[in-house]
Amino acid sequence: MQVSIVGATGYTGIELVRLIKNHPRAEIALLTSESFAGERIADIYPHLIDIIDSRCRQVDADDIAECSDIVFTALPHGVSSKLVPDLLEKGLQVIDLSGDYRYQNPDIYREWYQKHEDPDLMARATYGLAEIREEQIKNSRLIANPGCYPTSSLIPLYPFLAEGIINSETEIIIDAKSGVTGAGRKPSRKKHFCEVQENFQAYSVEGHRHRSEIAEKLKNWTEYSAEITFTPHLLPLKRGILTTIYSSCGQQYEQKNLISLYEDYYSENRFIRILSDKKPQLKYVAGTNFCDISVTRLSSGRLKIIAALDNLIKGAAGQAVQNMNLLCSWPSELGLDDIGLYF
Ligand SMILES: NC(=O)C1=CN([C@@H]2O[C@H](COP(=O)(O)OP(=O)(O)OC[C@H]3O[C@@H](n4cnc5c(N)ncnc54)[C@H](OP(=O)(O)O)[C@@H]3O)[C@@H](O)[C@H]2O)C=CC1
Ligand SMILES: CC(=O)N[C@@H](CCC(=O)OP(=O)(O)O)C(=O)O
Repeated sequence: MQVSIVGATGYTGIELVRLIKNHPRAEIALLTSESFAGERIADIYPHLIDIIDSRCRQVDADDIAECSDIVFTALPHGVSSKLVPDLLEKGLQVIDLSGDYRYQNPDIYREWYQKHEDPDLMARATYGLAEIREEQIKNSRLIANPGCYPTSSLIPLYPFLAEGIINSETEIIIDAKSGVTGAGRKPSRKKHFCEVQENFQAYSVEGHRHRSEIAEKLKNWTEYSAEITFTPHLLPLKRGILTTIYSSCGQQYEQKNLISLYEDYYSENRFIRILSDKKPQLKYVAGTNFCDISVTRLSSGRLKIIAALDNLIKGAAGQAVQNMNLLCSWPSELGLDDIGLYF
C-alpha cells in the first residue's frame, strides 16, 4: 500500500513517517512540507539519516494521487479542509488528523473553529475512534482522526454511558494534562522551555474546543445530556496525556463489576489495557498505541477514572495507522506492536 503524509514535518507527521517506515504492508510514497519543500526529510530530522532518503514536496493533489492509495493529512485545522475534497475526488482514501471533519453539526465547528466550507462532506466523514467505530471506519473513504484529549476521555467514558452505569443526567468532570508536543511544532511563547520547564498550568479554562467534540460524540452515541466540565493542563513533559474523570454511578455497581465491564467491553481491543491493581502512568504508555485505564469507585458512589495515552501515538499518528489497518482489513495492531521506551 502506497501511503503519503501531508504535513510530514510536523510532530504528528514525523510520527507517521516512523510508523509507516516500520509498517510491514505500507510504504512511504510522498512527504510534504510547506516551509521545507525540496529539502530532504533527513536534513530536517537528522535521526532519519541513512534511513529515509525522500525529499519533501509542496502539496499538490495531482502529485499525491499519482503515487498514493492512502493519504494522511497532518495539517492545521482549516488547511486540511482546503485539500481533502480534491484528494477524495481523485479516488484516494484520506485519514485527516485535524479537527476539520470531526463534527456532525457544522454549527459546533463554526463556534470553535470557523465556518466550514463543506458541511455535507463533514457529515459524511467517519469519526475514527477505532475501538468504538470499527465497522463504520472499515467502509469509509474519509476518516476524521479524533482529538487527543477526546480520545483519552471517550474511550473510558463510552462503555459506562452506553451501559447506563453513568446515568445520562449525571455530571462529568474531565481534568486532562498534556505534554507540550500536543501543541505542535510551530513555536509560540506558551511552548518556550523557560515557560514550561518546572511549571504546570491550566489553560483554556473558560472553554476548550475539545469539550465540544467530547460532548457531541457522547450525545450522539449515548444520548448523554448533562453537563461536561473539561479543563486541559500543560505538563512540563514532551509526550503523554493523563486524564482523570470524575462522575458517579448507582449503588448497585461494585468496583469488581466496573472492572469486569471494561474488560468485557474491550476484550477484543489490543490497545486498551484495563489496570485493576495499578493506576495508569505516562511511563507505561509513552511511545506506544496503548490507552491504559483504571476505575476507582468510592463508597459514596463517586467514580474516579484515570486514562493515560501518548498524545502523538494513540492520540494521533498511531490511531491514524490503526484506522488505516481497519480500512485495509489488516489486523489492527499491524505496525503498532512496538514496546515503548520506559526510560
Ligand atoms: N500534536 C498532537 O499531539 C496532536 C495533533 N493533532 C492535530 O494534527 C494536526 C497536525 O498537528 P501537529 O503535527 O502537532 O502540527 P505541527 O504544527 O507540528 O505540523 C503541521 C504540519 O503542517 C504543515 N503545514 C502548516 N501549514 C501548512 C499549509 N498552509 N500548507 C501546507 N502545509 C502546512 C507544516 O509544514 P512545515 O512546518 O514544514 O511548513 C507541518 O508539516 C493538527 O490539526 C493538530 O491539531 C491531533 C491530535 C494530537
Ligand atoms: C498541549 C496543547 O496545546 N494541546 C492542544 C490540543 C491538541 C491538538 O493538537 O488538538 P487536536 O487534537 O484538536 O488537533 C490544545 O490544547 O490546543
